Amino acid sequence: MTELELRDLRKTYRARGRPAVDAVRGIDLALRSGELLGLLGPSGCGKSTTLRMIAGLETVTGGDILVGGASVIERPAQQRNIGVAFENYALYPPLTVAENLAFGLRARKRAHRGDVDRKVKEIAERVDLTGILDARPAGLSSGQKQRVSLARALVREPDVLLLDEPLSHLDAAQRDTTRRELKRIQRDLGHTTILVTHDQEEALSLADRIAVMKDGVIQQLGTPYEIYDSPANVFVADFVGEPAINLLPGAATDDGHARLSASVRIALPVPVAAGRQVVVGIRPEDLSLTGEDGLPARVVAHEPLLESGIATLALDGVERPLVVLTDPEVRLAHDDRVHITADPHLTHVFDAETGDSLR
Ligand SMILES: Nc1ncnc2c1ncn2[C@@H]1O[C@H](COP(=O)(O)OP(=O)(O)OP(=O)(O)O)[C@@H](O)[C@H]1O
Repeated sequence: MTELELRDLRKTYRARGRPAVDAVRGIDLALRSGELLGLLGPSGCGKSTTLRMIAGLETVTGGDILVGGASVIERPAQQRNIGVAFENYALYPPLTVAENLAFGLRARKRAHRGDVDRKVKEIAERVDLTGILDARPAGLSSGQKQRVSLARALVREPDVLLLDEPLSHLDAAQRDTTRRELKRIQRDLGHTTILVTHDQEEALSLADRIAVMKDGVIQQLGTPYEIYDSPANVFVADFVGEPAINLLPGAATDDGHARLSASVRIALPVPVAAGRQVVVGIRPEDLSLTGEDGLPARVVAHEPLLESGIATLALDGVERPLVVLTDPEVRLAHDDRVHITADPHLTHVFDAETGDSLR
């Protein structure tokens, strides 16, 4: 299989009478053969532009794209052998599922009818489309359309597979099943794959590594665990994790704490110069309710849910409410008094000005 490398890849959109938009501002990425990389970031961060440049659907302003060690930026899309499954499926409505799958193969080279039919059948079995090969796109469910779109990308036996928000139109149940199928198919076939998504759960569960992107720049590249456990900056910490991490501004003290208010101090995981303005990050699941020890807090609200509850607490003199995950059996009422503790090993600390992690 094939490696994919992006070197200082850039895209500036220029339209007459409008300010230039630097959509992608120097991306470096090297995917190992067979790796699934999740490109994760909020709307407008440049994910789709990156994907479109790799596919050859968008020109490149600067940098290079290498597939199997060879630059492809001078090659038109149809000569790159890159399979793309789009968010909007991009299926041809008048054609049946089988014809949609065969279309790309026939268009690309003068393939023998028998070969085309065999490949369509093979991929249809793998992606579980055998029963609907004669149906037309209009009669399919979102999940089926998504699978046809994936199958059409795969049938060409691409060197690189690009998936643009592949689960976005599915309901929760379909998403779980399709996610598992997608992972299995990608593993079985071993394609080097980039999956573009704004959905952190999708990226965390599917990807070998994740690149978190903001404003056209990669903020952090790492395994899902690295991204979650050691976020490089406030943006990554805040973007990944549900419910979101608690981010509390404070000032470092000379005895290894951050002072959040006149009466609230939290132990820091690393030494920080006294007086430095910091942001302390604690994930809701890393806070625990304790008997009489720990920081006193007042319950603002508590949502008991099936697997765990979500408590919103107020700390004395601290403006931002604190979100804590509670055990399923816990019941709290408005204005209850509780105590909480945070494990300093699981606490994050960021510079208040740059947002960079100080760990
Ligand atoms: N054809 C275009 N002309 C001008 N600006 C564009 C064009 N396409 C995208 N942009 C701008 O480039 C930036 C990145 O857009 P892009 O679609 O790549 O982001 P994205 O992360 O994929 O977002 P989304 O998830 O909403 O698709 C945005 O500011 C967007 O408005």
